This record gives sequence, structure tokens and C-alpha cells, in this order.
Amino acid sequence: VATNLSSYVPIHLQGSRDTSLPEGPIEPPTPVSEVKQEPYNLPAPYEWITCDIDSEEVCSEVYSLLTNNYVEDDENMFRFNYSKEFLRWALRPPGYYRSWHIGVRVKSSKKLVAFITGVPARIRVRDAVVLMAEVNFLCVHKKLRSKRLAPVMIKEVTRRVHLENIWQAAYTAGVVLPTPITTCQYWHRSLNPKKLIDVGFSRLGARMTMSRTIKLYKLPDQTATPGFRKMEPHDVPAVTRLLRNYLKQFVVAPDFDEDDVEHWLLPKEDVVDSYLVESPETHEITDFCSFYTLPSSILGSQTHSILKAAYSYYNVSTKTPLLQLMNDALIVAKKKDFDVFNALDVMHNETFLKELKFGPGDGKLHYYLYNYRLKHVLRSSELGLVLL
Ligand SMILES: COc1cccc(CC(=N)NC(=O)c2cccnc2OC2CCNCC2)c1
Repeated sequence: VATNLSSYVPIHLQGSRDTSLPEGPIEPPTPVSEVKQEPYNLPAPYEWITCDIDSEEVCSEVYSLLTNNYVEDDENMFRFNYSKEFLRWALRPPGYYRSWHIGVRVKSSKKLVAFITGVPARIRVRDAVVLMAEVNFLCVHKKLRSKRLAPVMIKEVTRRVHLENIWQAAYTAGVVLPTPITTCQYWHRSLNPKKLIDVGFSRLGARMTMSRTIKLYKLPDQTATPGFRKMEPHDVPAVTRLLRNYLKQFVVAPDFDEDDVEHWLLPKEDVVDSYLVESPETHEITDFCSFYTLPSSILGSQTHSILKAAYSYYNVSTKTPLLQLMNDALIVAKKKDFDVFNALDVMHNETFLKELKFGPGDGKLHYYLYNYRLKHVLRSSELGLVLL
């Protein structure tokens, strides 16, 4: 029988799609003593500066650099506007290294013109818990673009991570680089549709009036779930158990302990909100939802300057349907005057997105692991990691 040659699989590859490199670290660690001890060279006018984010002055410089030069949407209408409180939270988790908060400044003027950060995180990949750096906030001043600063900053943060005997990293990007472990679609749920249309974030639907649109997105005044309340410090052990158990089902997920949960998930005003469901009968904590606060500057509007956005963080549903839990999250976000609630199609989010009237965003967020090989690209629903 003539075989269709295009479907021919060489004998040594039959049985499994890829028998070459196993899943796991690609390059083995080297002794820390063999890591380059001195910083990489910068172009002449610039120098490295380790940013002490605790310092009000330095934090303000970092805030201003990001506010004016960090990531914009594809149509350059919005720019992320991380607050100083948010940056201090994001950059000082348990075990953080000040040396991983890396700035570049002009030698003469001392002006901060670029930034990149890492924070340590225990990330589980299938059954392996790996200590990694989460790399974020890579930013070069608009006037210094294509001076090849970004590649040397990435090398420098990698060098400083290696000096702490850490050999893997995780990061996201809106652009495709070699090789995403997964690609997520982002979704938006209007909370203040009139403002979103006024500033050009959303458009009035066909055959839709403004009043019809406002009605479409209207939410109840009160949450629906009995026992739904803000998370409090005494809830940390129970939330840790609940979250660890839930995250087990995902291929890649943080390996949170109680110190991590206390830092990343206890409510912090204008930074992170977290709620849980405590059963009125048994007082057992059965469900959890959280979102972080990341406003965006509105670049071309006379009437508004800030878009107040909530970003879905970690959600756990064991008794309350996820749909109802997330609708309660929308209700509290609306009451806190957020304009929009954003979510990626990670974990089980796709089960509620359409039904809760999220609309697809116009871009994708790609996730990457440095120096760790996965045999197959993941479905976004296999991902249990949300980066800031
Ligand atoms: C609305 O204002 C924006 C300002 C800048 C960029 C974008 C589009 C965009 N790039 N959005 C996302 O990356 C995104 C969409 C939904 C959920 N998380 C997201 O990104 C997070 C995680 C990665 N670091 C930035 C924040 C929107």
C-alpha cells in the first residue's frame, strides 16, 4: 500500500512527538564563582544604578520613568500607570534582592533613563518546583530607543540572577519572541461603558444607543454569595491551603506558601483586592477571588486622564460557581469605581468570560520561561501563573 510520504514519521521519532531534549532546565547551573563578577558595559554616557525602591525619591523617579515611557496599547491610546505603592508591593516580595532592581542613568545629569527588575518566585512546572526570577518592568526612555540598551539590560539582570545561583526565569511580552510556553488572549468587561466609549477604549455597538449600552453592563448593588467578604490576615493559612490545592491542576503555577500569600494576596488599598467565601454554616473558606489595580494614562482625551482598571489575579472556586464568584468580583470592582475589569484566558477564566459580558481585547500576552524546556506549548487554560 502506497504510504503518503508527508505523513511518514522516521522510526526513531515514532511513538512520541519529540524524543530529543527532555523537559526541564536546558543549560546546567555553573558555579556562582564562574559567573561574570562585574556588570556588563553600557554605552559611554550611561551607568548602572541599583534602585532602592524604599527611597521615596528613587521610587518617584522609577514611577515617572514608567509613567512616561512604559508599555502602551497597540494604538498608543493608553499607557500603563503603575502607582508607587504598587511598585513597592510588586518589587519587595519575600526574599527579594535589592540588586535585582536595576536602573540606568546618565552619568552627567544622573537622570534615570532605563529600568528592569527581577523578583524571586518558586514556580512549579508539572511536578518540579523551580526557584526562578520573575523579570518585569523592562523600560527604556522613548528618546533612547534602538540604542541597544534593552539587550544589555536583559544580560545584566540575568547576570545578577545567576549570582544568586538562580538559573531560570519567567516573563511575559506583547511581542512574539523565541518561544512562548503559551499565548493568552486578554478580555475586558466594561464597568463604566460611557467613560470607556468617551475615551476610545470601547466603541458603541452597532444598533446600540448609549443608554442601552449602560443598561447592558449594569450590575447589582450588592454581591450575591452568602459569606462573601474581604480577606483578612487571620485567613492566610486557610487561603494558602485552598489556593495551593486549586493550583495543583495547572501545568505551570506559583508554589505559594503562607508568607507568599500574606504578601501577594492580603488586600492592600489601591494595589490588590481579595475576597473569600466563608460558609455561614461551617465557617469553612470555600472560594476566593482577587484582582490587582493597574490604572492606565489616557493619552489623547480632553475629558479624562486616567483609566481605572482591575486585573483578574487568582480565583478559586470549590463551592460557589466560578460564574457567580466572578460576578461578585465585578460588583465590588464597580462599587470601587473601576472603569474596566481585565482578565486573561488562563486557568478556568474562559468558562465565565463570555457569559459575564467580557469582550476580547485587541492583543495577546505571550508567556516565556528562560532556560527551561517544555515538550509542548501549553493551552492557556493549563497556565496558573498571573504576572503583574
Ligand atoms: C488599557 O491600557 C493599556 C495600557 C498598555 C497596554 C495595554 C494592552 C496590554 N498589553 N494589556 C495587557 O498586557 C494585559 C491585558 C490583560 C491582562 N493583563 C495584561 O497585562 C498585565 C500582565 C503583563 N504585564 C502588564 C499587565 C492596555
